[in-house]
Amino acid sequence: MPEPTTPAAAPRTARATSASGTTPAIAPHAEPATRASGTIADGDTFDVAVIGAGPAGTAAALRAAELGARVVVLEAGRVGGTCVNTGCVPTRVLAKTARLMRDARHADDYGIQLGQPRIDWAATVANVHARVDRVRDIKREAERFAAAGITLVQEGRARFEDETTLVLDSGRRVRAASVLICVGGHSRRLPIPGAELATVPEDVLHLPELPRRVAVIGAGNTGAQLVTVFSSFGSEVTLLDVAPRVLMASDAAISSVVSDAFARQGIEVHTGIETVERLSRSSSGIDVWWRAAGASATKTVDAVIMATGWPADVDDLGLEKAGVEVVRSAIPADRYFRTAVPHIFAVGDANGRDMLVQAAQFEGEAAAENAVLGVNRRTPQHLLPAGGFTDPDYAGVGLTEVEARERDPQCVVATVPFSGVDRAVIDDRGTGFLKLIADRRRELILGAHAVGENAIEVVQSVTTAMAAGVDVSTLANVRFAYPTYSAVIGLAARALLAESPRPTELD
Ligand SMILES: Cc1cc2nc3c(=O)[nH]c(=O)nc-3n(C[C@H](O)[C@H](O)[C@H](O)COP(=O)(O)OP(=O)(O)OC[C@H]3O[C@@H](n4cnc5c(N)ncnc54)[C@H](O)[C@@H]3O)c2cc1C
Ligand SMILES: NC(=O)c1ccc[n+]([C@@H]2O[C@H](COP(=O)([O-])OP(=O)(O)OC[C@H]3O[C@@H](n4cnc5c(N)ncnc54)[C@H](O)[C@@H]3O)[C@@H](O)[C@H]2O)c1
Repeated sequence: MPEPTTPAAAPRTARATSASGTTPAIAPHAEPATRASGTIADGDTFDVAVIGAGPAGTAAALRAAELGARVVVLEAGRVGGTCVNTGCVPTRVLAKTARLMRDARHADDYGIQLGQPRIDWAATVANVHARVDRVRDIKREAERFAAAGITLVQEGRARFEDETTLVLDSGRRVRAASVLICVGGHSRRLPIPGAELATVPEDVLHLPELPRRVAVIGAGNTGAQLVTVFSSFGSEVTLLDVAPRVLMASDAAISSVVSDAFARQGIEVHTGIETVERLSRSSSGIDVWWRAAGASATKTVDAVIMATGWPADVDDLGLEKAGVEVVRSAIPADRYFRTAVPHIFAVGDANGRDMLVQAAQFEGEAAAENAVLGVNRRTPQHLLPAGGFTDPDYAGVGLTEVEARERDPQCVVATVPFSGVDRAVIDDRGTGFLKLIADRRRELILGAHAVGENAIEVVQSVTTAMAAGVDVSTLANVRFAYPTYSAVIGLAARALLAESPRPTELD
């Protein structure tokens, strides 16, 4: 995860007027705040109050302080938020463990005799916690807040008393000219009978043992990764989703490769079901009941994981007292991250848009600038790469092929299979492809979608080219080290140059 920027010499000369004139900018203090972290008096007033110290709140607070604002961060739990404590980091450690299991199983292909690997669940869980602690050690949010003069208060949950006052569980109040809501979210439990029998993704490490049979409900980024983890660990996995395909947010061709791979790995995939009806306990485990194609179906498993969405953590925030609305479990925000109340901003998972660390961070920085300097900063959502650790991995940036063709029917698309990339053949990782999409003149790369080994790193490299405004012919001339997965980028760029735009009726 990239660290938010903290230049050594923080500029303390913020503009005191708003660029748009719609939001009052904060006149920054000439001197840095010197107050020790964690000590406030009831009713203390700040320029900026940040609720939540996940990736969004951390980036926002550091940037606001850099700009000279007096900042308080109110955090109910551990600093670092979902990402480091219960989300990306533990999931990535599980993905690494799963990969080791798969590699150990196939080691004999390369002449290594290992025997059947077996998961020691308690040791696996202990290793995940240890790795999380090591990542937390290098993040040091609390120390960085203190060094930046930011007051960190951990006195329980914050809630609005009015549009400028927040009250903590401790009863203490904080007032602020601007409030940045960076509260993140939590797993959605389906409102069905027996829902309490299910585990949610942030609690999988609490499972008492590795389930022999597991049902995952929800085939989004979270569900798909957990399916891969448990399948690699040796569990029998059933995947259920009402959506017509796995990974609905990804390019359809990616869903197809991942879904086929799941089927080859023995995972039972049921997409396009009508509904999950209920869970019930039976003598042999937990029965999952669902309806598909007008008929009822059931499966008995040892654990059910509900990965069915991520509503914002807004239930006890007192938003009605501040005049901030909630729509479909998130706080609507405009392009500058302002809610309906212009000095209250909703950032990161709380606004329900791109629920990713990289989005939370750049939104946090932008919202802080808007709060302190006046509203004029937006973020380049089209340059947001994302992906997941399934087998094979997948990733994407920019427009999917369907979105690109809707905007420009003459856009050009080239897909290069990993089976034609030397490195993938050497590593026996020939499944997958890189798809590049460009405008008809091949001046702009509109999207990149990869599934296969190192898909995220490949897509990240294309993102760098997109951010730099590199056109397709320049990309086609870049030399790639041999033998690498990135070489697929050069192959795809050259294929794009050879590709003809689709003829239209005007031709
Ligand atoms: C299993 C899983 C895996 C994921 N993997 C990835 C990944 O690989 N890559 C990726 O980019 N994203 C991933 N994500 C998404 C990523 O974790 C989130 O997008 C990111 O953490 C959002 O940051 P945030 O700061 O908005 O919210 P959070 O990280 O959730 O932080 C919110 C903070 O606010 C605090 N808080 C909440 N309410 C209050 C209150 N009332 N008062 C005070 N404090 C409060 C919370 O305690 C928390 O610390 C994953 C998510 C999950 C669940
Ligand atoms: N690697 C990553 O970048 C990563 C990893 C995990 C999560 N995230 C982000 O966190 C957010 C939450 O992810 P998520 O996967 O938990 O949620 P999601 O909303 O992306 O996916 C939820 C899935 O559950 C399905 N679903 C909903 N109701 C259902 C029902 N009644 N029965 C069966 N299926 C149902 C939906 O169709 C959907 O496919 C997303 O924005 C995601 O991008 C990112």
